[in-house]
Amino acid sequence: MYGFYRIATSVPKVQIANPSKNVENIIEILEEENKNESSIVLFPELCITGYTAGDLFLNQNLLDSQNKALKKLLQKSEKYSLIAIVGIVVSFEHRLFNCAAVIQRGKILGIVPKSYLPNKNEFYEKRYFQSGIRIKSKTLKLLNQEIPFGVDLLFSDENDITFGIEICEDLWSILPPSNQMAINGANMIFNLSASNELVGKSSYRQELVKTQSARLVCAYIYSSCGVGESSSDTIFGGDALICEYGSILAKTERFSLDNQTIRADIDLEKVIWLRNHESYFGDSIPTEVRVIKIASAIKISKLNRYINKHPFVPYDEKVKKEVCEEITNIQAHGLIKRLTHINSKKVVIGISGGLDSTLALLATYKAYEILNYDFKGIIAITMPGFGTTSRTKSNAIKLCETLGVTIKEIPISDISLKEFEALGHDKNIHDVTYENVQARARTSILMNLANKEGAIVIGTGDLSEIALGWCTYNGDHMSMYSLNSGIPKTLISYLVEYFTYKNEIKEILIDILNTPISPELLPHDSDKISQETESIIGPYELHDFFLYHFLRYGAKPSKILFLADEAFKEYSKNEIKKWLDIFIKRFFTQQFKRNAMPDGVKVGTISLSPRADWRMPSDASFEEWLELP
Ligand SMILES: Nc1ncnc2c1ncn2[C@@H]1O[C@H](COP(=O)(O)OP(=O)(O)OC[C@H]2O[C@@H]([n+]3cccc(C(=O)O)c3)[C@H](O)[C@@H]2O)[C@@H](O)[C@H]1O
Ligand SMILES: Nc1ncnc2c1ncn2[C@@H]1O[C@H](COP(=O)(O)OP(=O)(O)OP(=O)(O)O)[C@@H](O)[C@H]1O
Ligand SMILES: NC(=O)CC[C@H](N)C(=O)O
Repeated sequence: MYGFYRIATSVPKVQIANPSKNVENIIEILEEENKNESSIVLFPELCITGYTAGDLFLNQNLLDSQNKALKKLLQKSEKYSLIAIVGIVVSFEHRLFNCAAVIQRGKILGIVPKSYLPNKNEFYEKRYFQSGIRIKSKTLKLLNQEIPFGVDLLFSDENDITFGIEICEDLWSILPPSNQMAINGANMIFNLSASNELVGKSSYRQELVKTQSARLVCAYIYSSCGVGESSSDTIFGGDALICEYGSILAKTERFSLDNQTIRADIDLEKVIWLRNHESYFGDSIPTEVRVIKIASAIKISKLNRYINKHPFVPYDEKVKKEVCEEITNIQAHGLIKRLTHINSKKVVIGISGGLDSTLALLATYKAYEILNYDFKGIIAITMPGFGTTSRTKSNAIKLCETLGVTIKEIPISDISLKEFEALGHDKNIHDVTYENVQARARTSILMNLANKEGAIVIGTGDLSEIALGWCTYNGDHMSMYSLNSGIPKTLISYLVEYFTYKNEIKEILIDILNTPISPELLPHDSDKISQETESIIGPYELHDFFLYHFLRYGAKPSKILFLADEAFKEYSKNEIKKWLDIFIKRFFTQQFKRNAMPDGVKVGTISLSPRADWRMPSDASFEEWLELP
């Protein structure tokens, strides 16, 4: 389903040195996961014998009973295509190895040995095991099966899945084997662990797994043994987690007395696309591997994954201050560089009482604060036209007065009427000419005033407007330096809301936030906004969602539609489709505006600057993007 695969990781209740009991339990978990439509289930290191069996590893009986139990597991697994990855001890060329076995449909498809054996403090693995770091291109015989054995194994189905395996300490080493596995094509890494609990260790471990999934651009699935393994001085908590490209999708509650299995729907299509676009991947050199074929993964019937409606907005309220300060700092420092470079202490900015110009003003104000410049150097212009309402105008004036910047009023109605006359345009025809004459009149005033004052014009257009081309070419589209061009509308609102912490402007900002978004270019009755942007081009929250998945993950429109339908219960699929259609058409046809964009600050991973992130021909066709189910 759109490149999603359900993967599980389990922390079973383990009885030390009791393989038959442990396998019984593993079989129950597999039954359950088969019903849950999981494709692969990971278990911890040495989960059949128990990791802490100590010198019992040196007794023949433990190995025999492990293999007997393993045989039972193989028999039971015959009926499903679900894969189990379990930890076993293997005897090869008269040496013992700590290994992972990959089991599917009654067969062991491959066995991967551990490379790095911890042998310090509470760990004593070299007393029993040998490192498998040099084992490549080997096969071993176990339970009458000839099984590929080595650290050179990857497992792949005919679709998106290719996985590799490492074992506990491998990840903590200088060169985790998963690095090369990823370079060789593994997009999922499984780690079977026995990692004990020490104060602070769990957060380090989670950080390690998360970071590895980000660096390797993969899914990283981890399972460490639970409390049943605790013995003498060493306590295990059962930390298991599933990460994808730096995010934790699921994790266990540690110290459970019961079996714990978690699962997540991993987006491998996204991971694969991200790799195609990661230049360091291209520069990394693959090595020889043996790729073992696995039967196709189970198809999931319904996605079970949280899809964030507002991907540009942080969902953790605790980070709000930090994120907002960071963004406005980046904006302010872009402007600081430009002002100090041209040796000017003046800017001109059109203030409408809308969200965009409000944020641009606040970011400019911050730059002036940092530079210790006189705030009067910020020349704010209100330019009422045919559609301006007293609400937006008075908010604009109050905001500027409270901040103590210079404020001027230059109406544009007469100028626009003169231009209609010169053009031979009937002022009663409220078409695109009627709208754009006003938008361009404003820009002309701002630019000319900048010349007069020795200032630059601050651009206010945001990333969502730039994506949709919702601006007037060479009107509000143009400026000398653009402050919001890297910030989508959903984030603009979030930032303006953040600034309500400043008591003196709180009430004004709240009213700006509650004003419908509008270009105010069309005349109104009784001082009420007549042109609501979102009822014309669609809700910005949807457009930002489309933009994010389209650019960040290169998602196809059909997948964007599917994800939006999952995320937004408040819109019908048909509504989403209608707005997605508009998004695609506008995104393609409006590239000519982006190709002539002024310099502007990049603040997030997504930008549409033609000099940096997005280089698309203005003449590309969109038809191939419109085939929505
Ligand atoms: N591929 C291409 N390459 C080069 N030029 C191309 C072109 N496609 C059209 N054009 C030309 O560009 C013109 C279309 O662009 P443009 O003149 O900008 O006009 P257009 O995009 O049609 O109109 C601007 C729209 O933006 C809205 N707006 C304006 C200002 C502020 C806001 C806001 O809410 O923030 C919204 C306004 O309501 C209106 O719907 C065409 O008439 C044609 O001359
Ligand atoms: N009445 C006005 N007075 C001064 N400048 C204006 C006026 N209307 C528009 N502008 C300028 O044109 C820009 C684009 O107008 P638009 O209405 O899209 O922006 P906004 O009102 O700031 O934000 P939003 O689009 O979020 O409502 C504004 O940011 C502002 O710089
Ligand atoms: N089993 C292991 O390899 C444990 C070693 C590892 N550093 C840990 O504590 O997680």
